[in-house]
Amino acid sequence: KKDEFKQPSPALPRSKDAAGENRDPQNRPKASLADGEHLHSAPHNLQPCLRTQDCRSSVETHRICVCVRKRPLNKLEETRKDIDVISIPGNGSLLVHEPKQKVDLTKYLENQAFQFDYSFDETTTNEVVYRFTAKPLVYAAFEGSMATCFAYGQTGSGKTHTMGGDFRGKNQNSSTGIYYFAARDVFSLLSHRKYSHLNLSPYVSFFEIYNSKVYDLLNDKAKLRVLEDERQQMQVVGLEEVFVSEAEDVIKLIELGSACRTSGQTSANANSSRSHAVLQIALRRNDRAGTLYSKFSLVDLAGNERGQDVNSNDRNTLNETAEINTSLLALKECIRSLGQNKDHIPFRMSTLTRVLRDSFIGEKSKTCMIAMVSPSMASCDYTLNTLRYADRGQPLFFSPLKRHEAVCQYMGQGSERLLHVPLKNSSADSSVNEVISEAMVLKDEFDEELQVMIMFLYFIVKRKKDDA
Ligand SMILES: Nc1ncnc2c1ncn2[C@@H]1O[C@H](COP(=O)(O)OP(=O)(O)OP(=O)(O)O)[C@@H](O)[C@H]1O
Repeated sequence: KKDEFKQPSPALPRSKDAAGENRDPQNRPKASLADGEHLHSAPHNLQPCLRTQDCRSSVETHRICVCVRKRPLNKLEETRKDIDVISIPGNGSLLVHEPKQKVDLTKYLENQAFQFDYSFDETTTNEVVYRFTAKPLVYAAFEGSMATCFAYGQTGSGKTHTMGGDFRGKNQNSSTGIYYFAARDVFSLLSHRKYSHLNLSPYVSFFEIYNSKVYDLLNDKAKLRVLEDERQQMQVVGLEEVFVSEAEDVIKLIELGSACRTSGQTSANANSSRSHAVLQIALRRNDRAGTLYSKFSLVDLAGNERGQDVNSNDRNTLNETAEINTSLLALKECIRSLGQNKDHIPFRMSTLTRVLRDSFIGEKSKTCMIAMVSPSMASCDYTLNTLRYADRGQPLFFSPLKRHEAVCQYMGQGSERLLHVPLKNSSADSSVNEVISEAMVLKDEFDEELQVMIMFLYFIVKRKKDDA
């Protein structure tokens, strides 16, 4: 909860381009103010940049923008005297002070530096995060772009808080989240003189992807199928699309849908979302066919934490975790291809990426990823995982399409130990099952990340066998 967090000093998020170099300050993304917005709602150090910049320029020049948001330490972490290990010095950079130990057992902190388009510190409000991330995409949608904004991160790091607004127990205040801000701005742009002639109407759908299946959150969690139509467009068959006439209608739909989202309990979050939730705002022309003009997808991804849940013996949890990891890795692969402006985007790798195919292909797709991180030392490993995931330059360890090769590939990138130990009996000709069986026997010798990968490969293969 918001008031449970302390508020240390602010830092200014600045931009760099997709290749990682700072842009000319003249070309930096500028945050424009919609009618009725006030500068005083932004932290002091953001104000000069809000006055002089226009956030639309980022969207015009880049297909993908990657940002990080750090949440404040919560009450529990403060009580435990957990240390904040993340600093955000400005200019989009972020430092993780990773605890390490020398051979003589002396403890020290090693700084790991990361660079993103923006890094938001713990004092930044949802509204300011919105202005620099999703708001430019609302403009892009009015220019006809397919736009997507993802919230990614460890359980309890603030994805739902950022997208859906404040939660107090079961009660949600959606008017403080990005979903609502985006809906509000859609309505203000619909009546703007620049766009009113387009004659558009907004429609909202809200669904979740849980264990590779799509469920309609606006229709009693009806299970839906994803099919490719004759124009190679992915369709979620039967998805409820509700016409909305004001932003308050959207709030009602968000609250209706959020209430039935699949959740569970993790050690980091009592009300943890175990599914990916997708809120879509479609702009349709007011013609007889209701032709689709553009679509804005706002995605609250399932938590990316791996170790704890994978060690669980509960079959459901293991399956859930395997599915979550597979889809997040598929998403990363798509985002990496986008970041490199590749022509081929491998969206077929998971239900999540298939459903969001429109966002990944086409000249006019625009994407923003907000990676959420928890500041505490206890979360340091997860934080590093999240930051590495969000860093476009990092290669993927694993491609589900080439499973046994992926294991070898990972080893090549890890250490010599991993390269030589695991696959004594398996070769490139071995079946996936053979590789996995061998890897399972040796799994205790691996580091945690590889163990987790092997576990979920194992479960994918096992499930396929069970299904067969
Ligand atoms: N920036 C923030 N400022 C204040 N409180 C926050 C912030 N981010 C998160 N919180 C609080 O932290 C708790 C966990 O956040 P949230 O439920 O959004 O996490 P999550 O990443 O969606 O987790 P999960 O993946 O388990 O669903 C909530 O009580 C939320 O209100």
